[in-house]
Amino acid sequence: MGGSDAMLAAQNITVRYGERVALQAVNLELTVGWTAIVGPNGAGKSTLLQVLAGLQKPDAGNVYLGQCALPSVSLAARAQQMAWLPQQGEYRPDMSVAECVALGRVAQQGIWAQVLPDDPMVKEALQRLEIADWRSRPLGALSGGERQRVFLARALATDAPILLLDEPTTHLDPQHQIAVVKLCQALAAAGKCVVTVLHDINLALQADQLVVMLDGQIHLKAPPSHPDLAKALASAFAGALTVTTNAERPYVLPNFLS
Ligand SMILES: Nc1ncnc2c1ncn2[C@@H]1O[C@H](COP(=O)(O)OP(=O)(O)OP(=O)(O)O)[C@@H](O)[C@H]1O
Repeated sequence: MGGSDAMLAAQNITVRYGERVALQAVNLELTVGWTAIVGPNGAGKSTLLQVLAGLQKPDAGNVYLGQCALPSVSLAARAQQMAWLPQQGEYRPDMSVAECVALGRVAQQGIWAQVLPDDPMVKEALQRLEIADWRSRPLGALSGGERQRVFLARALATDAPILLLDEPTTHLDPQHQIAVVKLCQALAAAGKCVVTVLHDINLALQADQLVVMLDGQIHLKAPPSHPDLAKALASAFAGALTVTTNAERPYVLPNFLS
């Protein structure tokens, strides 16, 4: 994108599924920091993340990886630049935790490289997700939350500057949800561009900026302290939430409590 310092950008992205418009002329520039995308079911969050990752071709508009239009970037270069956590990760049940996390290194080293479960980045990723003790366990023998932490470690092991994480806290208990929040904050502080789709608004409110999506469009892009955020969240979620702003960071409560 001429003159922009965005690491990743969507420009006028439209995606249609037949009559259904999933994204309508969406513009979004992403750079260092943690961006949390929120919005109701069907708002277009996952579609936007997939388009940004190059996993889905838009019907109109362009994605830019740095200054380059994404279609002109080789698959190998895309994999080096962007780590991807899918909403529903597929896996081979007999693959070990260490082998799965080591797959994250393949993106950096090329598909011809030998997968090395002892690679230092693999070790670091296993440690950061506190799963080093499970390295020999098969994925099929893990709980949903345990497997989610393995998939997160695989994304981390890529050491890519951009992380696109679709619902990284799915299946996680509150303790591990908070660990993911701290991980996203640490990655952002270390200069990464972290983009998460999140359904838990209180977790999303810990990000540097929120993107509130509604009906395939960006309703508001703003930091948690922005004065219009409470209104945007209330309208996106049809009044289901009350936003409390008299705190260092705003937080939400479901309206059955009020
Ligand atoms: N393969 C598909 N075929 C037809 N319509 C689709 C397809 N994938 C998504 N859609 C539609 O596109 C819209 C956006 O879907 P998307 O998955 O991006 O929403 P989302 O905001 O991620 O929702 P959720 O919070 O439920 O995960 C929805 O209306 C959905 O029904």
